[in-house]
Amino acid sequence: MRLVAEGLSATRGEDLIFRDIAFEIAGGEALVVKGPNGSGKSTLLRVLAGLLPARSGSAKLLAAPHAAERLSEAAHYLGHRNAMKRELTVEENLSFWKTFLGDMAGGAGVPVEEAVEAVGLGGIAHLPFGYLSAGQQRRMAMAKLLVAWRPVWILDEPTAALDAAAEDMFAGLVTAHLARGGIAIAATHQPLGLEGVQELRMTGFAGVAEEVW
Ligand SMILES: Nc1ncnc2c1ncn2[C@@H]1O[C@H](COP(=O)(O)OP(=O)(O)OP(=O)(O)O)[C@@H](O)[C@H]1O
Repeated sequence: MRLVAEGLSATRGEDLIFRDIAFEIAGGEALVVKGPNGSGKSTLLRVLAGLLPARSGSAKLLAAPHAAERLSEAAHYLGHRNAMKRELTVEENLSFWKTFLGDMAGGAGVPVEEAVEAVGLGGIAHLPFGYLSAGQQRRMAMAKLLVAWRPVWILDEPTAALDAAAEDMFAGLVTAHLARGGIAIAATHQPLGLEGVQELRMTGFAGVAEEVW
């Protein structure tokens, strides 16, 4: 499996955010997207996740062991928000996502209880999501990555609000995902504790109007 991005560009309103982004990631590899605030990291991830259209270029998953026609179908997207219902418990939220997302060919998600244990929330799975601390909520969003198999993880500032122990835990989850042949793409200002990752540095075109490019 390879994820190949070529000539990607994106605009927001009138502004060009980035252009000519290209990279190639094989199964088992990770790409870390770096750059200053506003340089387009989140925009790039949203394009890859299919949440924003690319202005030009493409990102495709090649030779994947499943029939996903689009990269977005083969990807988990963890954005700044955690995509959980505040009034449902940890277990209820994760059970919903497990059923809703289902697995893709080539892998299987773990049971909800196992995912909850893996992110260290075992004792509080009965609590409503809204009761959890910011770090606990983020841990729970990571459990969502585990309950349904997707070969590609797209992660926007995944370790924001996490303590050092949770950062280590998350590095372990990503390492295990890569060991299963998965791909991870993460925008972050913090080191993720992963070894041998590719780096993509965004520079940004703040204030550059579309007409001039
Ligand atoms: N909905 C929007 N409409 C117009 N411009 C937007 C919109 N969202 C983001 N932008 C602009 O796109 C540019 C890139 O933003 P983006 O969030 O991708 O940057 P980033 O590198 O992820 O930043 P940070 O490190 O602060 O998270 C910024 O100049 C931002 O103001």
